[in-house]
Amino acid sequence: MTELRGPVRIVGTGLIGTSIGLALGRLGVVVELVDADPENALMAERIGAGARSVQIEPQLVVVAVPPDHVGEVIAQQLRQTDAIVTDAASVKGKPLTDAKAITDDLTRYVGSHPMAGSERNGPLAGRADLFDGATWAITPHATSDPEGVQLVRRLAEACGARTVEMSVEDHDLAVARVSHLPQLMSSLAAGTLVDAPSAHLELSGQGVRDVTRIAASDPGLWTQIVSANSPALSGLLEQIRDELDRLLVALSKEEAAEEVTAVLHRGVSGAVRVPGKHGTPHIDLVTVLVTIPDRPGQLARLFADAAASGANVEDLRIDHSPGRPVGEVELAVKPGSVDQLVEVLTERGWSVHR
Ligand SMILES: NC(=O)C1=CN([C@@H]2O[C@H](COP(=O)(O)OP(=O)(O)OC[C@H]3O[C@@H](n4cnc5c(N)ncnc54)[C@H](O)[C@@H]3O)[C@@H](O)[C@H]2O)C=CC1
Ligand SMILES: O=C(O)C(=O)Cc1ccc(O)cc1
Repeated sequence: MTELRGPVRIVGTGLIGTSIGLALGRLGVVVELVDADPENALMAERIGAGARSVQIEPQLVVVAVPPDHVGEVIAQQLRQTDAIVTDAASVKGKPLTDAKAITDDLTRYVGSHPMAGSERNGPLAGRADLFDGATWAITPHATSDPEGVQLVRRLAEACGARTVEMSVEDHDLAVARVSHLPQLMSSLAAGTLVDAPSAHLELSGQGVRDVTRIAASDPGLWTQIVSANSPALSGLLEQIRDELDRLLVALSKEEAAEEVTAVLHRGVSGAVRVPGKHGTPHIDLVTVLVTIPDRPGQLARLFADAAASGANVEDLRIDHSPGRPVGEVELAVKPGSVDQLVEVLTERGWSVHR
């Protein structure tokens, strides 16, 4: 059985590399940090993701640099070490093709992709728990060493993720759907706000915040991701274009409501298919809205009271009411716990709305 003993060398100590280092640190695995930008490696070391110099040869190398450079760094690490080499890039076809163009022997290379991240980048955005409960795709190619595949699985598990194995091609189609298209849609929606009057923006609520969160992602990184996965993405964009055309035609005519309803119903059917947290099937959660005074200690008291009701808070949102010294906290719980939660919170003096 292949065990992850370390050391693990991480090349690219930005958001993903630093998070992997921090996660492995929880288990005491020795991590070596390498980055083309010495400031980033130093920063990652300072926040505890590993050490810039490790005297023992790595058992595993994780390449966590932007997609355009992944192939060349994989080939370089295969040449410089006897280690298994994996990468974390958001696309899997391009790194493989680029590495193949440099070296013939890719037996020790196994691609992978943690399906967790954020709109932030750089080592300071790194978090030890980034991958806890996330899915981590492993994408062996035709000549990948099965022991290497095992070792990369151990890496993902050590970072707290659950693994899914799939082909490189299938992976790139899947992420076009669940990651790359949502990124472009978020950017397009956010782009319409650039010239919006501030009076309009003041009406922003949670909906627009949800839809535009990932629009804040690094354009440099995403240009590389989108360009590398353009064939899979183009098909989806054409589908959206056709649906937009149909919607526009309908909106100019009398039968708009029918087409709009069809678009919205299709959306509901698609949204319920997105798995819930920890990769479990989607379950409907019930949200309870609690108004809290904007004072220190109120959130802690609310969580303690929620816990006393026996409800597990599955999700959480906090909003500030403009111009009012209160916050609105939305607690999402399983349907079976909602009555008890509302009863206990009301009893303890909270202003609760369903
Ligand atoms: N940002 C996200 O949410 C996710 C990103 N990924 C993938 O992880 C990889 C890294 O992304 P982030 O950590 O977000 O980027 P980042 O911008 O935070 O970090 C990238 C790091 O790589 C370094 N670097 C660039 N070229 C290098 C080279 N040739 N050799 C050594 N170091 C080099 C940079 O100096 C930087 O420190 C990308 O391939 C991305 O597709 C995967 C999952 C999520
Ligand atoms: O911030 C989010 O919600 C993300 O979905 C982050 C993300 C970005 C790129 C990936 O390849 C995987 C995950």
